[in-house]
Amino acid sequence: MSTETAPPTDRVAAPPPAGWEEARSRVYAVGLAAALPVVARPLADTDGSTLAEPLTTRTDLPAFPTSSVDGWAVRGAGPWRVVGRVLAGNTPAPLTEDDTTVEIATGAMVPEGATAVLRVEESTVADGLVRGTPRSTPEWRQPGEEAYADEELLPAGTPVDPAVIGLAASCGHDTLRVRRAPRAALLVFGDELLTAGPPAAGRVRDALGPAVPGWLRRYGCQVRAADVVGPVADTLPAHVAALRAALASADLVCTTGGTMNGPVDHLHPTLQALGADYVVNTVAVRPGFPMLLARLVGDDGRVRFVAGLPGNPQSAIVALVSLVAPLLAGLQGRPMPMLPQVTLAEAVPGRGDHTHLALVRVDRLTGTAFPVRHVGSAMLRGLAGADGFAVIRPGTSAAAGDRVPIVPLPLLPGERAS
Ligand SMILES: Nc1nc2c(c(=O)[nH]1)N[C@H]1C(S)=C(S)[C@@H](COP(=O)(O)OP(=O)(O)OC[C@H]3O[C@@H](n4cnc5c(N)ncnc54)[C@H](O)[C@@H]3O)O[C@H]1N2
Ligand code: MOO
Repeated sequence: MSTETAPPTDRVAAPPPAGWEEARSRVYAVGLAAALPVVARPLADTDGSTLAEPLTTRTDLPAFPTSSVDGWAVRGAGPWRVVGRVLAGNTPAPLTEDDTTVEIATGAMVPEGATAVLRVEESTVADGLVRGTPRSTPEWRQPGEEAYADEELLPAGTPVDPAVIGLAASCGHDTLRVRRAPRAALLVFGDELLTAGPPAAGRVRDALGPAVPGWLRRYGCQVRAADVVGPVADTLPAHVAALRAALASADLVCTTGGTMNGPVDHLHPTLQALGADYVVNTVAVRPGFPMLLARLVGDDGRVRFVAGLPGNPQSAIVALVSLVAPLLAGLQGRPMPMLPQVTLAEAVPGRGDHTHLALVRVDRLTGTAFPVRHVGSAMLRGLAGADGFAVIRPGTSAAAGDRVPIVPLPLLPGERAS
């Protein structure tokens, strides 16, 4: 943080760092234990939420025998006498006599008694009689072909996307019971930060205030512009006031910088002042070691979280993918995010007894991961060309050809043309 004269603070023994995998499991578990409340939402308002209970269908799908073509619903061998017409949306009278037919539209209910549906383009009509040979494969969909009434189609914890919304509508749902999207806020700490213009004279541009909200939104959070605050002045009272205000409406407050125990690093004293408990306080990972997650229980009993992202910009993103992603999965009642495997194109050194998260670009066709350059913890150039971080476990180094897990960045389709 910036230079400032202040009396030395009492030093306390630092707790041992959590192992990286242990830290992830721990934050997921506390998130799940504090899962967001369940609400009933109109279907059109559920995009981005999470199913709080399994999705079942209210009827057979389809709910009635449905013609899949435009043509003739016929009874018997034909030729057939036309006795009526049925359009989609109507309930037809039964075909009671052989060699009779009704004209039928795609999506219309097939009348009881019909033995086949003949396509219009494979039929002729003359003298009031329809002639043709129906195909041997059925031209209508049977009730229950897609699903039977009350069948479970998706489990609780499924993220709701447009495909899920469409399915729920076709099953007859008007509302869904879901967990709402988490609300997140961001506090940027650091008197040295500029919010406009080029870095100079000992001051750097705030690279996290503009970037972290976009990452949080890609993890499914709501982040209002008013909930991005900073730079917050480098004093303890300013930090306490800013964090207290942010916690009033957010489920998760991310902070950047000030995670160390230097004289103007105020995050730890701020958490103490607000009575927070540490879930994780430092993680044996490089970069990103000083990351933390703390938990606060409000007077209303509501649980809120503070994720302390280190000030070095790449380290802040390491903390997002390491701690914030599993926490948000738990809060939403989703499963723990799985880490896909990639094949390394080059060797990646280990970092002793720490996990090494190494930025890589992934060739999606082959699943090959290429380490990128410019990956110092103060740099963002490597991150801007990467798809995620290869995980090199403590006490190991990876050779070219090794299969390793990757923690993906939450990129949207089309955001990397690799
Ligand atoms: N004595 C020790 N010092 C440090 C250690 C250590 O173990 N012992 N660890 C280093 C590591 S690792 C990291 S990471 C940083 C984390 O420090 P803080 O979280 O307290 O961050 P700051 O001191 O506020 O800033 C560090 C660095 O990052 C720049 N910064 C901060 N915020 C932003 C931002 N929003 N945009 C761009 N750059 C930012 C800041 O100017 C500093 O250069 O501590 C090490 N020190
Ligand atoms: O963990 Mo610090 O992240 O190396 O710069």
